[in-house]
Amino acid sequence: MPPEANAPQGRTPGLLDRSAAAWLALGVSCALTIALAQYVATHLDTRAQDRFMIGTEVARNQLLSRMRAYEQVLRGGAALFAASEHVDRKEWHDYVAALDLDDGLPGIQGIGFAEVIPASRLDEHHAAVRSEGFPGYSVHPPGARDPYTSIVYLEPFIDRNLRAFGYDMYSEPVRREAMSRARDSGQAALSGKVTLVQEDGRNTQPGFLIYLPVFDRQIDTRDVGGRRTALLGYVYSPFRAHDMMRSIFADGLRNAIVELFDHYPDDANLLFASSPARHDARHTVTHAVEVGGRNWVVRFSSTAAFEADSQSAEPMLILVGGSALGVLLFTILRTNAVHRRRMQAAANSLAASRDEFRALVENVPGVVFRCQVGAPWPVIHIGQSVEALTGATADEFVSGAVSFADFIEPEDIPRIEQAIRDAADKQTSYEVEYRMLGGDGAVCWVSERGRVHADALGRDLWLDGVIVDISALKHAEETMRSLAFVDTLTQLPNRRFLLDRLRQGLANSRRHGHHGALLFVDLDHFKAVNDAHGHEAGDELLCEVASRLRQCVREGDTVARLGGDEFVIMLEDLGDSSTEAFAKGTVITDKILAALNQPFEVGSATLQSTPSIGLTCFSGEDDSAESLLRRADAAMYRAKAGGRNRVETSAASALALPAGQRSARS
Ligand SMILES: Nc1nc2c(ncn2[C@@H]2O[C@H](COP(=O)(O)OP(=O)(O)OP(=O)(O)O)[C@@H](O)[C@H]2O)c(=O)[nH]1
Repeated sequence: MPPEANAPQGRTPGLLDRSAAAWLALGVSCALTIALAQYVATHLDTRAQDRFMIGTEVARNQLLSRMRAYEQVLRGGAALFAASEHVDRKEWHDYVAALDLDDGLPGIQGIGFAEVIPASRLDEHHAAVRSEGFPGYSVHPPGARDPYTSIVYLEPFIDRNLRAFGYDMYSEPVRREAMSRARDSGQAALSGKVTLVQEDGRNTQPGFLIYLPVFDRQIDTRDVGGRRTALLGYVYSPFRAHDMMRSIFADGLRNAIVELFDHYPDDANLLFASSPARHDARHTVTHAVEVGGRNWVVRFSSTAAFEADSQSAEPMLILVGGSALGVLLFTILRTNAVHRRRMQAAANSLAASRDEFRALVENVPGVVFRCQVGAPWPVIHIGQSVEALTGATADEFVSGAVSFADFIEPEDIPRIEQAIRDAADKQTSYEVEYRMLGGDGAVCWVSERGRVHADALGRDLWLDGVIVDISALKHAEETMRSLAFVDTLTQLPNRRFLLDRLRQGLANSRRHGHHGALLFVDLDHFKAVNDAHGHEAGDELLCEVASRLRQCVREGDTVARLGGDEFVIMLEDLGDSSTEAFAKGTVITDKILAALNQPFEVGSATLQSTPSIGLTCFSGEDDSAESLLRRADAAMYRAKAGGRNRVETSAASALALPAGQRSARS
């Protein structure tokens, strides 16, 4: 069968054939999905963080600008003192009222003036203030200190602020520290966390104060010493931290929890918290704010509302969508891998079957083929063994370079066509023997067995068959046949052949009325040759006898060896009468006697071997070949008995002779 270029081959499974590829794709897609979702979540978180940062920056700036505004108001108060010889209570009241603080700068508790009072002038001071219509006025808390300070003006001079009237803020260390700093620096100074004297025990809030020093214009205040000497008092503002912060962030504390600490974040320093802080806040930003020479820390924490606003469904959508795509890809790849594996298994199985079939076909003793039905039988498939038979390769047959008809003995082709045609008509197998011309030009006998395949409409499709070289069989048959009829030593016909020819001869005589003769030749003392010179020498002598006997007769006469040293010669067509036949037979026996009396050169020896010959004639009236042979044999024995190396005739033959010729010849 010819090789097929595109025959499926077993192969190493590719990537797409493996489930591992599907799992790999699933893993990669899941990893990509998670990475993308995380990236988007991080991006959204960063964006929210930026948004939160910007919001806190705005809030911080709001706080700073408000504090600067408060400071500015105090500077205005200080400027009032600087511009006047004396600022009385009414002027102060008018100045603060003109500021319209409630509307313009909400959150400020008041604006006041604390006068510095040396201890030596305390009584004088008491008298002066009391004379303004405050008979119960006195600097408090009581105690001996020097100097004192006293809040002499505080606007609006109502409600809680009345409690601060006459309060000596030097008496309290936190306030005094800020006041000293303001005095020494000449700048606004913010106090630490205090509880304002304005607090009445209800809704108490942390508080702080801002001080701005007021100096005597007559004294040089360019150094600390000068400023301490020139200090007259302080314009200041007390602040309730909650009120102030709420006034600043009245509009927007939805997104952040604001905590304000004095100095550093600590519960003890907490000035304000817009609500209890969340410790799990997603975004936290801390700003340092410097106000009046002191640090505040503002901490912003994102509210749940802000975080909810910042939430996005995108990461979850990506996770769900990406996972779904990954699963889909996995399913497709896995299904594809399973399908491809099945296909590959089927292809491998098919290839294995084909290989098995091919091996089977190649092992068939003969050439298996498929060809077109008509001569010259172009080949469709053919086994490789055709090359041994014809010398042409299977490829040459399949390509059409050669066809069967090129190798078939031309005179056998019609017989083959007929056999195929007959079998096709009967829809049976055919078997035909014919001769093929081998590659070396030798003729060989083949036996072809095949069958024509037809479609449903009876149209010929192709012819499948097998050609077997039967040359050896033919030869064996020939050998068998010759063994049956030929003497292997001399190649003369044997007894069976002779009897067959005798029967034919008798039949011919009967049919044509011709007479013939049968000669029985037995060598004399042949045993002695064997004994003296060996069996092989005897064989050579027998072959030479056979050769000489042939030379004594015509082409059509039969010379046979019965066995041992016995030869029989049948002479046909010797005439129309027994007399004529006897006469001609005698001529032959004379020739034989002469021929065999010649010495034989066997090897290095020269041998002598004479014959004893029995002669009998026959015609169509004779009964059988066997009786004829017995007659000749009997005559030969008489020749032996008569002294050997002579001819003796059978009684029947002798009767046919004239009286003078009826004697034995020697
Ligand atoms: N070399 C050889 N010898 C054979 C063959 N077949 C038979 N013989 C021998 O041929 C001899 C035949 O002897 P016979 O014919 O009986 O006797 P003979 O010696 O010829 O004597 P007569 O016939 O009485 O003259 C025997 O010794 C056989 O063994 C053979 O094929 N080759």
